[in-house]
Amino acid sequence: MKVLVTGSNGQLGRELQFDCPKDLKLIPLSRQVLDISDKAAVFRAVKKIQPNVIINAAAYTSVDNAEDEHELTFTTNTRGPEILALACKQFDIRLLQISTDYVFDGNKSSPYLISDSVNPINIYGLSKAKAEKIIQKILPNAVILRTASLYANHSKNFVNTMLGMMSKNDQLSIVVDQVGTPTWIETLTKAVFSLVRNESLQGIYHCTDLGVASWYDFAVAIYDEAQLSGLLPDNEKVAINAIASKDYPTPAQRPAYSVLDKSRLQTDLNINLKSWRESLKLAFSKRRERLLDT
Ligand SMILES: NC(=O)C1=CN([C@@H]2O[C@H](COP(=O)(O)OP(=O)(O)OC[C@H]3O[C@@H](n4cnc5c(N)ncnc54)[C@H](OP(=O)(O)O)[C@@H]3O)[C@@H](O)[C@H]2O)C=CC1
Ligand SMILES: Cc1cn([C@H]2C[C@H](O)[C@@H](COP(=O)(O)OP(=O)(O)O[C@H]3O[C@@H](C)C(=O)[C@@H](O)[C@H]3O)O2)c(=O)[nH]c1=O
Repeated sequence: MKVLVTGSNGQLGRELQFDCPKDLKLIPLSRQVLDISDKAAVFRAVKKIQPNVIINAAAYTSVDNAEDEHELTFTTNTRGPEILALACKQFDIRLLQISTDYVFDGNKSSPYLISDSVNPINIYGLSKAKAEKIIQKILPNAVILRTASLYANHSKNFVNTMLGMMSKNDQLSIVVDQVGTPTWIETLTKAVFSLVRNESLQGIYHCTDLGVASWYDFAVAIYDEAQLSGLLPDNEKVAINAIASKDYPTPAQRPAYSVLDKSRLQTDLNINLKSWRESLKLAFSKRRERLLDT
């Protein structure tokens, strides 16, 4: 099966290349090779490659900058997916769109169901929510896979930001009133490849690790696990202070609660999800092994 991946130099795009099962033929296209907002280029590439599935891992993911960069955000996150859906419709290709917990407003206090209405509270979330709607209209058999707070051992993400800050500062202040579920990239890539293989599946899926954590909880766990696994020296003492979002003003507002209900993914794919803390331990042990190898 031929699988085209857009945005292949990003966090997810890179990991899909590392984790791809041998029997799938992955064709990774970076932004430099294929700009998903260039309709002619997309149609040309899709016609030439004739993939069975397209995984759209391309996106504008800078949540705060999106508040100022409306045009680029909507061109990348809404128009790009629309063009991909149009090309998939014309050439009879399956589309797997990656979406986000930030399509929700965060006003619930129990996990968001796939049937819950979206109501984004920032521009990034709005651009992704619009893409979901447009894709489902053009291509009813598309898969929309929502995930949250992704981290890999490479690329820019909260874990790498925290490790960098912890090695330079003795005090950190992290918001405690925004809760969700951190998700190791390998949890997501497993679900993606399983959805690719299960060709009859369509519609919305939620995929994160299990459990609930505030960004503060996550930062504390990153610190503790980094020390236990030797990624931060024992004598690197960092005080992590829990603060309210109002004391960490950012251009974009973020949902206060964005835990996703994963039951459809667990049932349809028979996937055993791990707790976010267990995944963090695994991610750090892999990181440590690689450091020792080099
Ligand atoms: N990161 C997270 O915490 C979460 C991410 N998601 C979603 O997961 C998906 C993958 O995110 P992630 O890998 O973390 O994001 P990254 O920002 O790491 O990667 C996105 C990639 O898309 C590329 N890109 C940007 N614009 C275009 C374009 N017009 N055409 C083609 N490629 C483009 C970027 O290229 P360049 O590097 O050159 O800018 C980058 O390589 C996205 O859909 C995102 O919305 C969902 C929930 C959480
Ligand atoms: C660096 C830092 C951040 N924070 C806060 C800011 C913010 O509320 C929260 C998370 O910060 P980030 O900017 O890393 O995370 P953010 O970019 O909001 O992460 C989101 O990215 C997009 C792409 C998604 O789709 C979402 O699922 C989600 O993962 O932590 C602190 O409180 N203290 C700090 O020192």
